[in-house]
Amino acid sequence: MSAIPKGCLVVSCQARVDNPLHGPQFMGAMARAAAEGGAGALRVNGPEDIAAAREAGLPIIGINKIFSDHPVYITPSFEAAEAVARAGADIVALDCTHRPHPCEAPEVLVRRIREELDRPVFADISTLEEGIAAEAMGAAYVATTLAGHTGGPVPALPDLALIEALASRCTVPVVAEGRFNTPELARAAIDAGAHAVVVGTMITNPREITRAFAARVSPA
Ligand SMILES: CC(=O)N[C@H](C=O)[C@@H](O)[C@H](O)[C@H](O)COP(=O)(O)O
Repeated sequence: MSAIPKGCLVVSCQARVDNPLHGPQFMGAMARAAAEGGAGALRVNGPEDIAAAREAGLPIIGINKIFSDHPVYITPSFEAAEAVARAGADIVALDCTHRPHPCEAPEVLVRRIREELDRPVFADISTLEEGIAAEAMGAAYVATTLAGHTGGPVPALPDLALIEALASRCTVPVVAEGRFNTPELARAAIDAGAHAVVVGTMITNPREITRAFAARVSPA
């Protein structure tokens, strides 16, 4: 089972159905481009994209986003996790926030993913307390993915203070994820104690990158 190399850039290759780059052909190509560019691992959503990304030859953190009227959508059930593992994910990521979950509770999911799927768990959390709890449940990695995403406006900058706090309290590797939108911010995550840093939008979402340029070039 592949692990996330220490000090590496993880590239998140995701495109929702409304994105012109949605689909395994595009996400497989993104994965190969990320590998050629020096990524050490990938984060990929859904069985089809995960299967396509395997060609890149990097460890894959797999998720399965299931959208409903429930706020928890990142791999919210054992069934969703099983599909990700079957598609070839080396590591399974899921929402480990303290919000009510729509199916199994995170502690049940973490245990079943480890015991029945034989995969390490990557816990997406939003607070220090959730990170500590996820480690106690048996998660192999704790990541700041959901910091700023559990209510209110999403901040512009990443939560470096949370990374520092997690790194000083957790034994498992802490992964920085969410709004690391420049190489300098990604480096700051490693300097703050992160084992690795995940970057998505600013590497693999040309529509959002274009929006950022267009907003500066021709503001409304
Ligand atoms: C909150 C949520 O659903 N985050 C998702 C998790 O898989 C993705 O939409 C993000 O793109 C990913 O976390 C990487 O972050 P950023 O795109 O900011 O580099």
